[in-house]
Amino acid sequence: MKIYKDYEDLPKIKLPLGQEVSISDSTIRDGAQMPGIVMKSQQKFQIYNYLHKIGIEKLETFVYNDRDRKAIKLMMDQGYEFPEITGWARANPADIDMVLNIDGIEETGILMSVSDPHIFDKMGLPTREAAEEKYLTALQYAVDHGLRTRAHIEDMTRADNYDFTYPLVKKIMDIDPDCTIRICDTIGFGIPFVGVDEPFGMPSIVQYLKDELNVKNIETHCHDDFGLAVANSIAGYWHGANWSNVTFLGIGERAGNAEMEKLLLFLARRIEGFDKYNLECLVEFAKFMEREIGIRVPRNKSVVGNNVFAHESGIHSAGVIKNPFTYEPYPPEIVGGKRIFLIGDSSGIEVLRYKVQETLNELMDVEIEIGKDDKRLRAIQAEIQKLYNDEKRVSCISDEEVMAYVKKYFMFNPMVSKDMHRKEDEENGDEDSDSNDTLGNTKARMHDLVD
Ligand SMILES: CC(=O)SCCNC(=O)CCNC(=O)[C@H](O)C(C)(C)COP(=O)(O)OP(=O)(O)OC[C@H]1O[C@@H](n2cnc3c(N)ncnc32)[C@H](O)[C@@H]1OP(=O)(O)O
Ligand SMILES: O=C(O)CCC(=O)C(=O)O
Repeated sequence: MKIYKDYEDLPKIKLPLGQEVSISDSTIRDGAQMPGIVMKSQQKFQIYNYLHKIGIEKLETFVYNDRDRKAIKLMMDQGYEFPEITGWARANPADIDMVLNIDGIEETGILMSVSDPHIFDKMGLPTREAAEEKYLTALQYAVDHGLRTRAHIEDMTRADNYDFTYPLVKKIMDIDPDCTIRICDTIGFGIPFVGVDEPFGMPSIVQYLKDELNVKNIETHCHDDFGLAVANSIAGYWHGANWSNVTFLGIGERAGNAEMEKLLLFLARRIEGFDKYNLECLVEFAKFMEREIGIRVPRNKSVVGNNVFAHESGIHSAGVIKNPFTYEPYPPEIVGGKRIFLIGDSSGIEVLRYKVQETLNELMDVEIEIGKDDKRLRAIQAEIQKLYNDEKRVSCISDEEVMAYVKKYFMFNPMVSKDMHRKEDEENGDEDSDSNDTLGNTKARMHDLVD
């Protein structure tokens, strides 16, 4: 028999191939391409600092303008070992020269667009062979100038991989056997399942690169147009990729990229022996992105949304009050979050009891328990239910309102147990005093506190 009653009871899973996996960041590159976003160099620098806190191994940045270069200088001046700052270039020597002009950058990505619409329509090249020549020339140029390389195989999930991309990758490997091959699921057509063949199947692409072409370093870069970006990133790891390129909050082109925070959570909480990342600043990082970059974080967003540890409905909140494991996937503090209970139209008596008791205890600076059948509690519940049944109220009951109900129903009918009366009487040396006196004292104290 197995008993799963606590987080520690749940088994962790293993990546089947057991390879070391890492995360590279594209928040200040693809993320910054998000329409309507303008990231200042200072903000890129602050993002870099958050990535450092988490323990992200690598990031990429453009080097095209003064703002990019200013951000790079700020980041480099920190002297951190990680994230390593790497460059990004199109497949031409001029772009690679721009990367080479930055002191301290030792690795660059090179954009190699492989689908036919990219080769023929976007770039206006006459043939696939011309594209191949352009890419290999750029790669050779980077290698000759001492850079480590990453080939960003753009739009690979809509390309003729057997006839064009794989032969190209073979030539890339001949030039630089250490080149990281980035599988770009540029428009999000990748499918995370085994048995889906070219060009969509992430498992089959990774396996082919690894087993047939001996690629040592395989990275995924997945877009979320079909909502599969994180699943595709994990599928990459599952079948042998050792890098995943992601953005924080999934910001980026169109529907964005695979979300870093989801991947981090998956690795840290579900995969065996994975404790190299620190997730405690994730909620704070999301608040920073909201405040400084203007990214609105949906309240139900995994990991960092306001609702991730908020409980309103009767059955859920009653469960969580008894044992958070019932309806919380992991303890809030893991990601720097906080549990909250809310009173709303789906609440039952237990969460109301909990909130009222908490409010009352705070107000009176004592610890007393309220029973579910307390008449005053039931009266508050009836008032709240009426609000919702009248169909005018469309929001939760705020903490201030709970406080007002507590004052209304408990201030003049304070609930103090017989035992408590006796104890207070004994402490006061008031042997003759009856419970009404004690209630009076308590009432007076509450007035002092409230007024
Ligand atoms: C899928 C992605 O996310 S790719 C990255 C997208 N991000 C960005 O574009 C943001 C950064 N880009 C920029 O700052 C500018 O576009 C620059 C500096 C790169 C180029 O600026 P411009 O010279 O004004 O070119 P413009 O933006 O109009 O067009 C893009 C050029 O890149 C070329 N290009 C596209 N893919 C590739 C490639 N794989 N290799 C080489 N060149 C490429 C296009 O063919 C086009 O050049 P062309 O007009 O000579 O055909
Ligand atoms: O640099 C890359 O990752 C390739 C371009 C890209 O962002 C993409 O394919 O989505």
